[in-house]
Amino acid sequence: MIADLIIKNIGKLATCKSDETKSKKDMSNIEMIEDAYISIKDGKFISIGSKDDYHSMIDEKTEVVDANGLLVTPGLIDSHTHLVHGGSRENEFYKKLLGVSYIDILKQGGGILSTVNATKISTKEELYDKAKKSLDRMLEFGVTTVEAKSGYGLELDTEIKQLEVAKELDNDHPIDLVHTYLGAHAIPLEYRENHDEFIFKILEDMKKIKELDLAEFCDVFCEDSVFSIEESELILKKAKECGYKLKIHADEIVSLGGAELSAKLGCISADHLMAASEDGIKMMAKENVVANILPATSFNLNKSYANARKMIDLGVRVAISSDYNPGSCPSENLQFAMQLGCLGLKMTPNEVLNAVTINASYCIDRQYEIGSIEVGKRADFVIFDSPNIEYLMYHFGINHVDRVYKDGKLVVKDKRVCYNN
Ligand SMILES: N=CN[C@@H](CCC(=O)O)C(=O)O
Ligand SMILES: [Zn+2]
Repeated sequence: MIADLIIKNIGKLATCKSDETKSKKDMSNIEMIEDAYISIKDGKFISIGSKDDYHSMIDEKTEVVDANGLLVTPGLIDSHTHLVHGGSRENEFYKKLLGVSYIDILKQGGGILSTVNATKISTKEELYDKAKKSLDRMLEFGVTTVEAKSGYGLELDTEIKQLEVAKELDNDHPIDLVHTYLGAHAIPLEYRENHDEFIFKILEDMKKIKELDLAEFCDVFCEDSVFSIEESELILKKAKECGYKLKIHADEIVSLGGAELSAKLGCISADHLMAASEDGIKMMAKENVVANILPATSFNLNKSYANARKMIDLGVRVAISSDYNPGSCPSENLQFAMQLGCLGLKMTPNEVLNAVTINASYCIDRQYEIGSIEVGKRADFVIFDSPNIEYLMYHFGINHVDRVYKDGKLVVKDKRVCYNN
């Protein structure tokens, strides 16, 4: 078959190819091909090999690009973000530095609730422009797929506004978006004494959002002073009946039993897990719930890191994401989260790369399309200005990207987006 594009002279090709068992039990392995090439047709990988075995796939139309001996990996996947929102929260930064807790700021009507106000008064255009800027940044860091949650409306119209903006960006921007309804992200002040009434509204809204086909996943912020275990269970059970796949913000601050609940309900992922119990982790392993860990949030909130070593030892599939949001993690930089994967979570560089590629693809139920460099998968990949995987994590705080390709098209060059839209 004649290729549209060949990338030759790849110093190290980390395919992150993995069967189901391997990605759970053996995250430290990465298939590495030295002196490699990849060939692409119609936006998909058609062959992967070494040296210059690609000559039979070239004609005068084939573009041949020299990777100059650099490292190539699958496109990175950011599987937990709060991408679309209004405003920013630097006004709370000093309070935070003085030691006021994340939940106390929320109880005072700040935190998520202040972003809810900012999102309500933002026009769709404003939300679109702001989120597009963030997506460009993510792409420049090597991210080619992003999960994006709603949750800054807490009423139907604004939740729809957020999800519609994410849909438009999915159409217009090279990054692919996966959409999550997070109507249960906080309790508005007027419902503080009447959770049931608010939950009733969420159950109505989730049906309408499903009818409009605006979200594939449903998520809940299950936390002390936010949604209890019982409330989260009710919301997620109803969401499943409506046809959503499930996610849960679990055991972020208090060990409530969110990990256990994720296993009981068959969630695709449970996210945060800084305070998850050992029993909960064991149950997640048994039910194949992906542990989606957000180490840049631990860093920014000055909290402990999730026990990733225990999760890996107990056979849980671990993913890492940025958690980009205006409060607990105002940074789009997934490479920084990867570096914290080593420095904070004590994961090895190989484990971290698997966590943001193949394992992250499981988090968003895209494991058969993306997450590894394999024949038939979408040609999303990154050329890193790096000789090996270790260097990506060791030399922290900078952007290592040289070029990014999405569906076989060059979208970042010289560290800057270069797509046309
Ligand atoms: N913890 C709950 N939700 C977000 C934070 C949202 C915000 O603070 O605006 C998170 O995943 O960290
Ligand atoms: Zn979150």
